[in-house]
Amino acid sequence: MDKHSILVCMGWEQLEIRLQKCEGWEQIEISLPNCSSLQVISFPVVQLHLNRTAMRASQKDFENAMNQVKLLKKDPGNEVKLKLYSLYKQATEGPCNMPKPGVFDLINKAKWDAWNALGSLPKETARQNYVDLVSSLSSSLESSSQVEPGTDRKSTGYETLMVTSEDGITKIMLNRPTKKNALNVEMYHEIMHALKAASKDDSAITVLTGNGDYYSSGNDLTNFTDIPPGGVEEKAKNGAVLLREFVGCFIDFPKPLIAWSMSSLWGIFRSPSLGYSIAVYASDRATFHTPFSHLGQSPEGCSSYTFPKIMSPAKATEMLVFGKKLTAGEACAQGLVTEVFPDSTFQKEVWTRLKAFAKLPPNAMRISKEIIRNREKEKLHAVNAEECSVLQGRWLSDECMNAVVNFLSRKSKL
Ligand SMILES: CCCC/C=C/CC(=O)SCCNC(=O)CCNC(=O)[C@H](O)C(C)(C)COP(=O)(O)OP(=O)(O)OC[C@H]1O[C@@H](n2cnc3c(N)ncnc32)[C@H](O)[C@@H]1OP(=O)(O)O
Repeated sequence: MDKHSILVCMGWEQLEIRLQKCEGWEQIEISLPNCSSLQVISFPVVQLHLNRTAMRASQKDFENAMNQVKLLKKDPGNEVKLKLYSLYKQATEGPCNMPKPGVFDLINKAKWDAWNALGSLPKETARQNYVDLVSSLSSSLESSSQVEPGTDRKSTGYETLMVTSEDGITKIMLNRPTKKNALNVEMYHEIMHALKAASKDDSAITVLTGNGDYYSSGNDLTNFTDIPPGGVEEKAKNGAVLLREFVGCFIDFPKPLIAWSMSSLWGIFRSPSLGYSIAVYASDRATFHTPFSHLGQSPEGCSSYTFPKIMSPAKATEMLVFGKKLTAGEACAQGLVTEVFPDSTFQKEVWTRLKAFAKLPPNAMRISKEIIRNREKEKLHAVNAEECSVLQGRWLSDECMNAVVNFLSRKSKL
């Protein structure tokens, strides 16, 4: 008997179809992701289509899913909310029938784009997709809050990070590779949480890195689109509070902190990673970029203070004011990076060092870091407060708004 297995994407989901060719007759097994039993039907294929139609979500399933959304314990983030919104509208009203909102009406434009992108997707399919999405959200949010007990290696319930602890090293890895590890609001909170937990766990050192080809692309520019009832002023104020708290966590972090960059690092994550780390290791293909002026913004993460000290005022100006991108070699020559390794041996070289550091007496390392940092702590907190207050104003400027709108309209498929 010949056996073949084919994965077929049917627009709304993937079906696994197994063909079994037996003597004199043929049989198809269909495996549906949300259906526990395998369906076994015979040709013709039209029957397959009818069967799939029968599996579509009923109005009741749809209503249940809508109720389930209200019960989600964690905010699923803007992208998912937009997806839910667009599927809901498509399922209830059909193709987008609203006039396109103005370019500055960021939230309604993002909603409109998402709905419009569904084109002529049938209402039933949208309803099914909505139900499937809610079901996957419910299970992923439930399972992600489970912590593996009793092991040395932990991966805790983070949505945007992978945190592991092993051999005295806690590794915090930004984990939104499809978004180049851009920091959405949830990620800011999770990093703060992970740093606080790492400061109290029994590891000796903490490592920060990013999953995928970008360590981080900086602040998630869609953060600017989620405008609260108090308007853009309230948004800017909340952003400044969040940023101040976020950077404050790095300033106060008590253990040796090591940034490990195999790839490009932009904006917000760069300043704290470079300015506050004891050591920064980079692969020779890593680059470092602070396009504050390009985005109508100003330096953050205490970079306006630490960079001129580490580099020189002239070099810091090139980077912070003109947004010059540095290669790993240049960043190392200017003191922002500790050591650069060839990409091919990077992991091995860095792990060798980290494992050796993690064996050093942890209290001695803590105290040494404290004595280096304490003299500067008050100053760093003051600089952080000033930078956040200046940024709060920048976020309300036309220059900043235009830069964000340009980025978002470049990716109008949001
Ligand atoms: C509240 C505190 C605020 C603190 C302020 C901090 C200031 C900063 O952080 S300044 C730095 C801001 N970051 C940027 O300006 C980078 C913007 N991104 C890009 O220019 C490009 O994405 C890239 C050069 C990093 C990568 O380009 P590439 O062509 O390789 O990939 P893309 O197709 O553009 O990206 C893939 C995917 O990821 C999304 N994405 C990437 N970066 C961001 C970001 N910073 N914010 C939001 N989304 C981002 C991109 O839109 C793509 O998504 P889709 O696949 O859904 O289109």
